[in-house]
Amino acid sequence: MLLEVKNLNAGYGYLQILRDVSLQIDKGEYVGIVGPNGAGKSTTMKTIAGLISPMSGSVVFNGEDITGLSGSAVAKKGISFVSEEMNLFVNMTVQENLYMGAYTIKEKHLKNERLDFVFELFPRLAERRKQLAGTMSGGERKMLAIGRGMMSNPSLMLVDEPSFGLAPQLTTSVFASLDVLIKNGVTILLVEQNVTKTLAVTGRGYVLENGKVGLEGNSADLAENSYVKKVFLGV
Ligand SMILES: Nc1ncnc2c1ncn2[C@@H]1O[C@H](COP(=O)(O)OP(=O)(O)OP(=O)(O)O)[C@@H](O)[C@H]1O
Repeated sequence: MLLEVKNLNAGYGYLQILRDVSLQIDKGEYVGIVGPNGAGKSTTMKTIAGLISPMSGSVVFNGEDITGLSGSAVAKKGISFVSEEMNLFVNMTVQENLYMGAYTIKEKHLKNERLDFVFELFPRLAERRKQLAGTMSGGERKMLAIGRGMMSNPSLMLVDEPSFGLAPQLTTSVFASLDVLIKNGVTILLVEQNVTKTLAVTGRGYVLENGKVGLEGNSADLAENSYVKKVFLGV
C-alpha cells in the first residue's frame, strides 16, 4: 500500500467538509476521485498534501504516518500536488519554472537529472524551455505544471482538475501527459469534473458526495453503474 487514508474528517475552520473519507492506493495505480461540485474532492487532495490539517483520521504514506505534516514536509516525503491554485510563474521561463519544482532537491546535478527526465517525458517542454510560461498555451501550461510536479521525483502525484478550463483537444493532450507518467511507474490520484474521461483512463475510482465516499470500485464498473450513469452522466 502506497497511500492509506483512514476516516478522514477535515474542513475549513469549524466547517466540516470531509466525513470519514477512506481510500487506499497501491504503487503504480491510477486512481480517480469524481463527484459533483463542492463534494470535497479538492479538500481531500489538500488534506493529503498537507495544506489542510485534518480534524481526525489518518494519512499513511509508504508505511509512515504523515497526518498533519506541513505541505513542504509532505512534498519532501514524495507526494507532489499539482493544482490550479499552485500557479506557474508567468514571467519566468519554462525551465525556470521546472527548477522551482525541484526545491526539495539540494544538489544541482540531481536537479539537472530531473530536468533531463522531465524533458524526455515531455519533449514539447524541452523545445520551449526558454519561453515564458505566461505565453504558453493552456494545454502546454498544464503540461508544464505536471512537469514541475515531477521535478521533485515524487512517488505519488495528486493531480487536481487538470482539464479545468481547457478545450476538448487540449484536455486530450493533458490526459496524454498523465498517461506518460503512469507508463513511467508514477502513481496518480486524479480529481476531475470530467467523469466519463476519468473513469475511462483510471483503473479504480471513488465517488465523493457531500464529503463522503458513496461508491468505490473498478472504474469500468463505476462507469457502468446505474447510479453513476444517472447522476453524473445524465443517462
Ligand atoms: N477555503 C475555504 N473556506 C471555506 N470553505 C471552503 C474553502 N474551500 C472550499 N470550501 C468549501 O468546501 C466544500 C468542498 O469544496 P471542494 O473544493 O473540496 O469541492 P470539490 O469537490 O473539489 O468541488 P469542485 O468540483 O467544484 O471543485 C465547498 O462547499 C466549498 O465551498
